[in-house]
Amino acid sequence: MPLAPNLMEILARARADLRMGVPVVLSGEGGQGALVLAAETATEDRLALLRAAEGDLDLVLTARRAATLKARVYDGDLARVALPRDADLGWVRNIADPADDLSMPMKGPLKERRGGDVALHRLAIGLAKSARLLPAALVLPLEAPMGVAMRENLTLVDGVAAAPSMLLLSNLDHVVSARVPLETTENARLHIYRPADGSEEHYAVEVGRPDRHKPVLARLHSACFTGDVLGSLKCDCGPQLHAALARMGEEGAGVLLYLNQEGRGIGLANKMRAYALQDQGFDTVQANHRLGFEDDERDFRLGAEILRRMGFNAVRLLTNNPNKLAMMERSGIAVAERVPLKVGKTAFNAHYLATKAAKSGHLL
Ligand SMILES: Nc1nc2c(ncn2[C@@H]2O[C@H](COP(=O)(O)OP(=O)(O)OP(=O)(O)O)[C@@H](O)[C@H]2O)c(=O)[nH]1
Ligand SMILES: [Zn+2]
Repeated sequence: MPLAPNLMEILARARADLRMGVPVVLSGEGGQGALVLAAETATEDRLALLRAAEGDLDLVLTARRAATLKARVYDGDLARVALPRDADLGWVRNIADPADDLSMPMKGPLKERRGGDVALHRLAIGLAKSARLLPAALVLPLEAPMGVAMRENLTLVDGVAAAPSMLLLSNLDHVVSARVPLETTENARLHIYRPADGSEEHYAVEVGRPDRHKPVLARLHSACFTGDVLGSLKCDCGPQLHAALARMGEEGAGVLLYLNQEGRGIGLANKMRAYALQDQGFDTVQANHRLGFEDDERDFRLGAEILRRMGFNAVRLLTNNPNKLAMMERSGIAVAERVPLKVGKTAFNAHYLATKAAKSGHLL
């Protein structure tokens, strides 16, 4: 049925449902399935319904979060914790959210589940992450997923087909371009790119009219509301953004991609959770891990794809991050040169920059 949503569109619906606190149904191998509710947005009522249902209700966590909780990990990158009989929403939130880890360290004993197929559990975590929620999900196995989805009017995701699709980059549509004179350079145009799955748009600032046959001076900038807009002193993003545009203005040509991957891909709410943990004494990497995320959850294929769409296949990349260089090369964009971008060091971000150098390989 051509009017029906395709798999990418159904996944986008599922993310929106999880953000609202509505469960989604995943169908798996052999007619089995699972009901999924994001831990962050679950309500007491819906949790009560899941607890009253037949089957092993689990709180699924990433191995990163499990490490902080000292929970045993039997499934590689994720852990399943059985919901105790008396577990309420407060219990779920406490396990999923590290905010009170230090003030309330007693979170156990936890009963970890092992054995069986965890493909749908993994998909549930992937959905929670890509919905920019805490990476923790309540998962209830279902015998008749289709029936439940129909009866309750829930989004039904083909979990078998979705797993590989989650790794694909959604197609990008070029929506519109217009001239925007900037403080740093009057000759600039802003291009808007929209993913076909309706997720956040990404932007490209084209300075001058760069020669498509030569490596272009480029910056892959990840959104930082606090640094770019508020002028936060906790990071170096704002000064890097402006210095990159100024350099492009001086050279008369360049491309700055503004990728909406706030907080290294975890979203602004989770980044603020990470900041709260940093106030408790954890560094930027430890904070991500305690929340259950990897150090960096960004997908730089996106940047490569936009550059390609604009007609570029080689860059002089403004960055201190060697991973960005490697990702560009892997995504088929040649890096002719790394152009260092060292600006914006403050008393507040010195530790942050030192951590990035020590743990994430940033070049000082
Ligand atoms: N999770 C998390 N994200 C942060 C923190 N501080 C800054 N960020 C985010 O980190 C990203 C910084 O991105 P960039 O400056 O493009 O990348 P980079 O890896 O530092 O590399 P270069 O600046 O190119 O050298 C932005 O998305 C910020 O929102 C933090 O403490 N935790
Ligand atoms: Zn920043």
